[in-house]
Parts: sequence; C-alpha cells; structure tokens
Amino acid sequence: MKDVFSVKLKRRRFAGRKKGGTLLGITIFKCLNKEENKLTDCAIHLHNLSEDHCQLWFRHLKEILNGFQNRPKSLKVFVNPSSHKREATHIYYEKVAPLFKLADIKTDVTVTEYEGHALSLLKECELQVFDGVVCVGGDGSVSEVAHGLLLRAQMDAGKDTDYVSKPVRAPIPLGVVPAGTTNILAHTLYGIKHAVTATLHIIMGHIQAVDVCTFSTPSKLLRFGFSAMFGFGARTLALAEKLRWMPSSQRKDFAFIKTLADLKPEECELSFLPLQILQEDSHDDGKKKERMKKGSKDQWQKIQGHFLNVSIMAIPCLCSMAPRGLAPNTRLNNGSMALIVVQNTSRTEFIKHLKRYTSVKNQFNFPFVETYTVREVKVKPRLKSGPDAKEDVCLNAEGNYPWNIDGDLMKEASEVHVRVHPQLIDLYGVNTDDLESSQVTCNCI
Ligand SMILES: Nc1ncnc2c1ncn2[C@@H]1O[C@H](COP(=O)(O)OP(=O)(O)OP(=O)(O)O)[C@@H](O)[C@H]1O
Repeated sequence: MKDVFSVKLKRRRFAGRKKGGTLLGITIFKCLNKEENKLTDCAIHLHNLSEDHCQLWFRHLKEILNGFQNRPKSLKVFVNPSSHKREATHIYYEKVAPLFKLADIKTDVTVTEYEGHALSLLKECELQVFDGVVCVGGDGSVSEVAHGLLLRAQMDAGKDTDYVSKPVRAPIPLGVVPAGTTNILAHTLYGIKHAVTATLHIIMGHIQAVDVCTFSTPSKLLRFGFSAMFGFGARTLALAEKLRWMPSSQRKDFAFIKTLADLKPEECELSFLPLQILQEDSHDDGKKKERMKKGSKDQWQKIQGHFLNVSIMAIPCLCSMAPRGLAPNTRLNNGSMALIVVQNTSRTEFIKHLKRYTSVKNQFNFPFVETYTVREVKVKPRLKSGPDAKEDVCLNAEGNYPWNIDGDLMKEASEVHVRVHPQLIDLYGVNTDDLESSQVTCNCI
C-alpha cells in the first residue's frame, strides 16, 4: 500500500453523465519507479460487480491512505507563467493538476503576475490551512517561494527580519515542479527534470530536510537561499537578464559565451569559518557517516586576491550541465556549505575547469581551484571607482556587484555575509545520495 496514492470506484456511465452508472469494480492508482529516478502513475483495475464488496474495500483502502501522515491534503500552488518557454501553466494544468485531483488533494492556485508576487502573498496569506506549498517554475521562482516561506516563519515567530541570527524552520514543506531553464533544485531533489516525478514525490509525501543559507549585508538580511555565485556565474546571469528580449533557449548560452570572452577577475577579500568533516562508521548499515566539527570563533581564515568565480553552496546543485553537481562535495542536509574559489587564470585553463563539470572527472583538480567546507563566509569586494567602474558593464550606476543567488540576480556594493542553517526547510523529494546518477545531456561548453 505504500506505493498506492488513490482508490476509486469504477463505473460504466453514459457520455456526459457525472453520477450513477453500473459498478464494475475498484481502481487502485499506484506510483511506479519506471527508470533512472523517473516516477509514473499506473492504474490497477480490480473487477467485482458487488456493490457491498466494492464499498467495503473502497472504505478500507481509503482509511489506509488517510493514515499516511506526510501526504498533503491541501496545497498552496504558485505557477510562474513567464518561466523558460512560458510553459509552466500548461505543465501545471495538463500534468500536475490531474494527479492532485486523483489523489483528492485540494489546491489553491495563484498564477503569478509579476516578480515578487509569490513573496508578497506568502507574507500575508493564511498558511495554516495548507499542508504544503508547491512552486511550478524555475530556480528563481522556487528560491522566491522558499525565501517567502522562511521570512513568514520569522514574522510569525516575532523575529526581527532585518537581522536573523537563529532563524526558525519553515512551517510546511515546499514542492518543486520543474518548468524553468536550469531547474537545479528539481534535479537535486529528484535526479531528473520531470514534472510527473516531482508531482508524485509531493503526493506520496516524500520529505527531505534541507540546509538553507542566509545572505546578509552588515545592515540587513537580503534573502534565504540554497546557493550563490559571485564573479563569472553572477556576471553571466546579469548579462542574461539584460537580454530578456532574446529567445529563452539562446539567451543564457549567449550570455555565457560573451562573459567568457570578456573574462575578468573580481578583486576581493574572502573570510570563512571552516568546518572539519569527521568520518564515522555507522552502527546501523556499516556505511561511513559524516559528522561536522565546528571551528571556534577565532578560526576565521582569510584569503585575498583576484578571483574568477566564488561559489558558496549548501546543496550539491545537480543539473544537466553538471550531473555530479556544481558542488558534489556537500550534501543536502549535512549542515555545511561548499566554498569553491577559482583564482585568476588564463581563459583556456578556466574553460578546461568548466568542461570538467560535464564529465565524471574531478572539476576541482586544478592548481587554481580551492575548495573548503565552511559554515560562514564573508565576501568583501574591492570597490572600483573612476574609469575602471565605468568600463564594467556588470556594475550599475551605484557600483553594485552582481550576485547569482539561486538563479536570481541581486546587486550589492557592501560585504555579503553567508551563513548556513542546518535543515531549516523541508522539501518534497529524496536525498541525492539515494538516487541513481544521471546522464550528461548538455555539452554546450
Ligand atoms: N508573471 C511574471 N512575470 C515576470 N516575472 C515573473 C512573473 N512571475 C514570477 N516572475 C519572476 O520570474 C523570475 C524567473 O523565473 P524562473 O526562475 O521561474 O524562470 P527561468 O529564469 O526561466 O528559470 P531558471 O531560474 O531555472 O533558469 C523569478 O524571479 C520570479 O520572481
């Protein structure tokens, strides 16, 4: 029964009639693991013409289904109609909504009308009537909804939302239905970009606690998020946002190549608080388990220099371009972040490093790449002024530097402080470590 998500009485009806008809038996709907992490639904028909027998079985099976506590009965759904090729609404109504209906899940759907719409609704809507929130869109939309859920949790707990030192957990889980361009969160949680798989994980109530970062300036909390890039990854996004008029399939590739052609390092100071990973044998399954040992306050380390890219990631960030993940050296919920620093080097060497992401080889095995396991990072750019700043197409009039936070562009001039908060949110999905490794499907670099 653990794979069954719905049971219905099967009747033969004349076309156009919604009630009555001859009883034929009962139909059980099951979640099937088809191939390489892909889930599908299938129907099993049990023929029986006795009304009494069928009603008895139907009631009994329903009772068992109602006993699964993690399975949602009511969901708040956000659909971003502008994601990727504008197909999120179609994906939701064609593939997702029929499965929610079959599983008797009530939904309250908002098709977002502008950037920040989901965030403003989450700040004030009645959340306690829902068992979960679902976002149909790309990483930017999911990140906005995760930020909204966590911000709301702080507001409900009476916390100051400008400076949150110990945030409270999100009250309900978040489900991610991929309909964006990169879909890193969906890949990381399901190992595949597949709307039906995502929907079935939500229906079955597969829940995974996930680490979250806070990104703050010295004066305010910028947002909650899962990953960030400063340097090349942020400059590419800043350019891609300027090219919104281009077809979605070309925009990001063009921005990637143009940023690579204009490759330049950022001069900045990085301070970080490292974590030591201790390997332990688990008594339960004999597997090695990781335990983190905190560094003390005076163990802050500092590096200064010219960096092509700095990635700070609390989750492995799997995607089609990086099947092992942008940060394969971290886990979904081990309470740590991967800090990946790419020092200034030639364009040829940098391209070699980027190409490694698409293969199974270690992308960090280069003398100019350093990786650290950390719990806090401070990034302080050296502010440019005069002709230097004017020449730089990525800096805006105020001299703010671009940041790529979960695929959303943010611009900040001052120091950004990133902290990891272990298992702050529940997401519908499974642990990446339990998934089969997925194939490389993109070779654009
Ligand atoms: N109706 C809307 N019009 C314009 N922008 C919107 C609308 N609704 C939401 N947004 C914003 O669109 C931004 C990008 O959306 P999303 O991430 O879903 O798509 P994407 O950029 O195609 O995919 P990805 O981030 O995976 O590359 C989000 O930051 C979201 O706030």
